[in-house]
Order: sequence, then structure tokens, then C-alpha cells
Amino acid sequence: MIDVQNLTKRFGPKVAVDDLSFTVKKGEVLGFLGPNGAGKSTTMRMVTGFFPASAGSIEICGISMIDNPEEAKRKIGYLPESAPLYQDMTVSSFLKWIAEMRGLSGTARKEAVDRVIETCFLEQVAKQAIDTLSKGYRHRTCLAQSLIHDPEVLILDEPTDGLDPNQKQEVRKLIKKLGEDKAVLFSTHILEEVEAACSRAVIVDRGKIVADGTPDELKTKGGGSLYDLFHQVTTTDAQAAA
Ligand SMILES: Nc1ncnc2c1ncn2[C@@H]1O[C@H](COP(=O)(O)OP(=O)(O)OP(=O)(O)O)[C@@H](O)[C@H]1O
Repeated sequence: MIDVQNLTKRFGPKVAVDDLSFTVKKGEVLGFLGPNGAGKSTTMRMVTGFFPASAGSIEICGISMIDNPEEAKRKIGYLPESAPLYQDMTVSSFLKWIAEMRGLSGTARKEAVDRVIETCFLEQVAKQAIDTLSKGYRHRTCLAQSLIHDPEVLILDEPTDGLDPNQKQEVRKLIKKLGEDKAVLFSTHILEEVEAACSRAVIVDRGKIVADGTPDELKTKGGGSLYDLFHQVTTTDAQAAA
């Protein structure tokens, strides 16, 4: 469902993503781990067609994001790192509007809004203005917009960032459930999320994949600890400066 080959992004002399290849199949949740500045968001922005790659290929459900971006984007639900929300709209009017943007109308639009409100546990706040919501509900509203067209592919940039421990747990469970019949790529700094939500994970460092495997395989590579593996294969800011 997601097929990325030899993806590269240069910002002037800086190589933010360096010849990166990976695939995500239906029913798979791929965790995208790495330290700050590793290239996670840049990769996601290219995979979602938000900005172009310097080199490489991206296919979403067999459709090239480079040659046929409009069609490829229809297959994707995207939760960006800082998702825009219209503060004075209510949750349901915002979601209705997003559904319209996705080409839904009439009963299909109502069903889509009802479905994502239920999936993301937004019933209690559906009639509330977005600027009056707690961070957790605001976050789930962003997640709901990414699901409105029931996409086959879901790309989530740090979906649990800034949530309290209970909310993190809920979102991880939700990601795992969504991954049962979609291909999900999600980035995180939180190593516990690999075991809680992922069927597989890659660790990225300075734009390159430095480890790839199931949670158990990665733990074994780290001598029983994902933290140890992460520490071994990634570069700290102090090491990079040296
Ligand atoms: N528009 C840009 N212009 C120049 N450099 C950029 C730009 N966007 C990102 N970079 C650089 O590319 C590298 C990768 O950044 P990116 O945001 O993809 O990392 P990340 O893994 O998502 O980090 P974080 O976990 O902190 O969000 C960083 O060195 C960053 O400074």
C-alpha cells in the first residue's frame, strides 16, 4: 500500500532524507522512530505529497505520488505534526466541512461524520467550538479529519505528542485497531509505542534507516532493550556536533 524507494530530500547542501526505502502493507502499522532532526517529518511530507522529493519513488496503492499526486492523495489520511483547525467552528461543523472537501455530500457525508465522531470518541464534544476543547479532544478532532474519507493509507506524524498518559494509551489502541484493515505509518519519539501499537518499526538516523524489524526483533538486536538499540544506532546532538 505504501512503497517508498530510494527517497532523498535535499535542502540546499543539507541531505535531510538520504536514499530511504521501505514498504507498508495492508494490516501493518509501521512505526517510524528516530531522534530530533532524523528526517521523519520530511519523509512523511514527501509521502503525502506535501512537498516534492529530490529523488526516489513513492507509490500509494500502486499510484505514483510523483506522476499522479491528486489520485494518490485521495488514498491517504494525513495527520500532520501541527494540524490546522478552525477554532471558531464546532467539531461536527469542521468535520462536515472536511467531508465536503473530500467530495462527500448528503447521506454519505452525514455517515462519514458520524463514523469518525464515534471512532475518535468525540460524541461528548461534537457541538462544542474547537477553541473550547481540551488538547486531547482537539487532537482527536485532527485525527478524525484524517479518517473522514475512510482512507486505505494513514500517515500520522507524532499522533500522541502532547497527550496525557491516558490519552496516549487510547490513541495507541486506536492506531492498532485502524491498522487491522489499513496501512499505517506513524512517527514517534516514544519507544513504548513500538510495542503498544506497531507490527513493525524502522529507526531513522540522519536521514537513513539504521534498524528495521518487528518489536521483538528490534528488542533482540538491542540485547533485550529497545532503548539500548536506539542508543546504539542513533546519533546524539553532542556526537553530531563532534
Ligand atoms: N524546510 C527546511 N529547510 C531546511 N532544512 C530543513 C527544512 N525542513 C527540515 N529541515 C532539516 O531537515 C532535517 C530533518 O528534519 P525533520 O523535521 O524531518 O526531522 P524529524 O525527524 O521529523 O525531527 P523531529 O522529531 O524533531 O520532528 C533537520 O536537520 C531539519 O533542520
